[in-house]
Parts: sequence; C-alpha cells; structure tokens
Amino acid sequence: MAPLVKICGLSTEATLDATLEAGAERVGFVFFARSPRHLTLERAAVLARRARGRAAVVALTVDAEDAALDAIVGAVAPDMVQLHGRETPERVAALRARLGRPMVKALGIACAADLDAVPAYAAVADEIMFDAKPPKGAALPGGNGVAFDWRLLAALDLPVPFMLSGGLGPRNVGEALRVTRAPAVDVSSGVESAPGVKDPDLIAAFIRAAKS
Ligand SMILES: O=C(O)c1ccccc1NCC(=O)[C@H](O)[C@H](O)COP(=O)(O)O
Repeated sequence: MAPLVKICGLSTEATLDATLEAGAERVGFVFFARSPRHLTLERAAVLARRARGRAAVVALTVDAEDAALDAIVGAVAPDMVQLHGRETPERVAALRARLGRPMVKALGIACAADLDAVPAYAAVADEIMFDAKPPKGAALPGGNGVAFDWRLLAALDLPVPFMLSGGLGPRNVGEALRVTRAPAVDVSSGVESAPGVKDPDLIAAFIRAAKS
C-alpha cells in the first residue's frame, strides 16, 4: 500500500494547492515563533479552510501552554496535533483529553537508546513520528533537514502507527521506505528552495517518489 504523505511547514496558497493536487493526505502548519515556517492563527485558519476535506490539517507545536493550544484549536480546528517538544507521556495524555484530537508525538532519534522511550509514548499517543535529533546548536527542534540511521527502526513493533521524518527528499524517500517499511512519511526542508520557502515542483516530486 502506498504510504501516507505529510508536507509540513506550508505557508502559501500556491504551495498548499500543489500539495493537495499532488495527493498528500496531511498538511502541517507550524506554530513556533522562531521557525521560518511559523504561521499566525489568522493565516493558518485561512489555509486550513482551503485544505479542509482534501487533507488532514496538522497543527505542529513545541512545548506549548494550554492557552496557546486552546487558541490554535479554536481558530484553526486542526484534525490532529503534533507535539514536537519535550512533552512527557503524561502531558501527551492530558492534551489528548483536553483538546479532543488525535496526538502525534515526535521523538528525536540518534541511536538505539532513543527508542527506549517509545513504549511509554505509544501508550498515550495516536501516532509516533520518528525524526532526527536536531544537530548541536540548532535553533529549531525539527525541520533541520537531517536524517538518522533508518536501520534503527527495522525491528520496530508498535501498537500505534508511525511516521518517518528527518532529512527526507524526493531522492531518498524511496530508500527510506524500503528500509523502514514506514506507513507514513513527512518532509519539510527537503521540499524547499530556501528555509521556509516551499517549492511546488519538489513537493510534487516528493509525493510521486513516496507513492511509486
Ligand atoms: O519545521 C519547523 O520549522 C519546525 C519547527 C519547530 C519544531 C518542528 C518543526 N518541524 C517538524 C516537522 O514535522 C518537520 O517536517 C520534520 O522535522 C522534518 O523536517 P525536515 O528534516 O526538514 O524534512
């Protein structure tokens, strides 16, 4: 079966349309002020309305407070919330109950020991995203265009679905899927021409490569 694809960090109508036309199942909007992909609530609401019914809208947050998350849910009505910070399993469970949406918990992976935390998160999240750990000194916890050793996921046995992320692009997504057998993939900087600037041709090429 073809993997599900999420294009993360969209910020314009043109690139959102390119993503929807190319057949991505999820679109990600970033709410993190330091990110070049950050959206205001107003802007995200406009884009979410455009995507509604064509792809699931994912709101990406990083260690956000309850009030900020309530505001995002109120303004944007995301289909899912992606937690990309240091949220504990208890916090994931509490937010799932509070927000009433499926929770995707992103975990940074660099070595086998990083997988030790997975069972506790898989017990409370609806989906796990495996992303590369940010490089030392990186300004962002994600969206860094860095891959990890996909072979670490080879023996994975999870009670919930997972998504592979980190350093993917049109040229390596096929190999990443072959190694990990991931049911879903996510990309941000691998389909950009500059930080925060998505490229419609790269988006289409990524989705084609993932689904072929
Ligand atoms: O993309 C961002 O700017 C971002 C900022 C803060 C936290 C997470 C962020 N992105 C998370 C994602 O879901 C990215 O798609 C994922 O890390 C993969 O990024 P990339 O390696 O650039 O494809």
